[in-house]
Amino acid sequence: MLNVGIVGASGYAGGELLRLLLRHPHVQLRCAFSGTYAGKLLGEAFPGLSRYTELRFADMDEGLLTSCDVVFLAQENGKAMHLAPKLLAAGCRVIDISADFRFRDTETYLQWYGQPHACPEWNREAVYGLPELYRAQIEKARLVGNPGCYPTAAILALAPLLKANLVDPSSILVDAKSGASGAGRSKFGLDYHFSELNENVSAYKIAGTHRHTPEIEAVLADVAGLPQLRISFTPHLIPMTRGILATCYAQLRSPQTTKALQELYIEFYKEAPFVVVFTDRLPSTKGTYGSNDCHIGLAVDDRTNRVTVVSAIDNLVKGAAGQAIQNMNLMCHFEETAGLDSGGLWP
Ligand SMILES: NC(=O)C1=CN([C@@H]2O[C@H](COP(=O)(O)OP(=O)(O)OC[C@H]3O[C@@H](n4cnc5c(N)ncnc54)[C@H](OP(=O)(O)O)[C@@H]3O)[C@@H](O)[C@H]2O)C=CC1
Ligand SMILES: CC(=O)N[C@@H](CCC(=O)OP(=O)(O)O)C(=O)O
Repeated sequence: MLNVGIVGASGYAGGELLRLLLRHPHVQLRCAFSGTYAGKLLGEAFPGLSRYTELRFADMDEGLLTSCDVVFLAQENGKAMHLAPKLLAAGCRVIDISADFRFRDTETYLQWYGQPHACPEWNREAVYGLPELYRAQIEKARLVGNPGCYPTAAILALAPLLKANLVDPSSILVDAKSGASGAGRSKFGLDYHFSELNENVSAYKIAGTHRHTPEIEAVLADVAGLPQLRISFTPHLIPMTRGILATCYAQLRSPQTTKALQELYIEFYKEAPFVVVFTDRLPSTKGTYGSNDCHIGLAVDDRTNRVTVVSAIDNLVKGAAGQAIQNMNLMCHFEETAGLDSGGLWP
């Protein structure tokens, strides 16, 4: 069995890691660190886990952590880059769910996250943990930067079009909606107050100001083989708990049919166990609720020669913890779907 530890285990991403890892066939959960919940049973933070474990949250113990084979870091941005080098030096494999190891370019990290990168040498070695694009690199990685939630949905929706050079990269718009759990458990503020959030939809950080904009741009540029690419990204907060729906638009370089593009997507994702391309309906968030799946649907508008691609994920599973476990499975040469093969809940 693989010994696994989690830092930041009492947050929403940490809670999903616990839920999924406790039933993973090849994993022994060795330690779960949280300052807020130290000494408490996991079930006190996550009542649904009460029956499955007697483990308690603990205060950080680097000795215990470095004895793990794999460590998941699920804290706020800016923490992992200080801890990861010690874990890597001790021989652990590290999967970071924050943004600390998502950018190969540390200037971009400084610009968007407001602090210099603490370990550029390890950052150079890190692999962007989107298995549908970087499976071969992840299989050999010691350090993985797990993608952001919106980037996962947007990149999976757009990558096949850019790889095949079918769209004008400067025409891409991403309009995405997220449930409130995307903001985390420890974030308090007026926007998350029930009476502000309920029966309300609001856009935020529009016009190139959201941190996920450079992440989406960097990966799509890599897929397209371009030095850089610019998108317009509009995130929205909507009154639900989990889920992201990304509606993406792009101008086609030449006329295409919906059927031809559906076939392109099916071919592109033929080795990707968690991506489902719909040909007879469009995705909605509920179909991916609680699962590691990404559902994709698309249509061509002949009048405008634009294609609209819609993708849906659960932000806490494919957008965070599930994807992190998918990465662990690849790094440890387990079956890619191990511990992750439950379908979404409906309704
Ligand atoms: N939520 C999401 O959909 C996604 C999140 N991420 C990233 O994952 C990382 C963790 O995010 P997320 O789990 O959402 O963040 P949370 O705010 O839910 O938790 C982060 C940490 O906050 C601390 N904390 C403070 N107060 C509380 C409290 N009342 N209850 C529980 N924990 C508390 C905990 O650490 P401690 O107790 O040790 O102080 C916890 O691990 C971030 O870097 C985020 O950007 C990435 C993709 C998606
Ligand atoms: C609804 C909501 O507030 N979502 C968050 C998603 C943040 C996140 O998970 O991003 P990182 O992992 O890159 O920090 C936001 O828009 O900031």
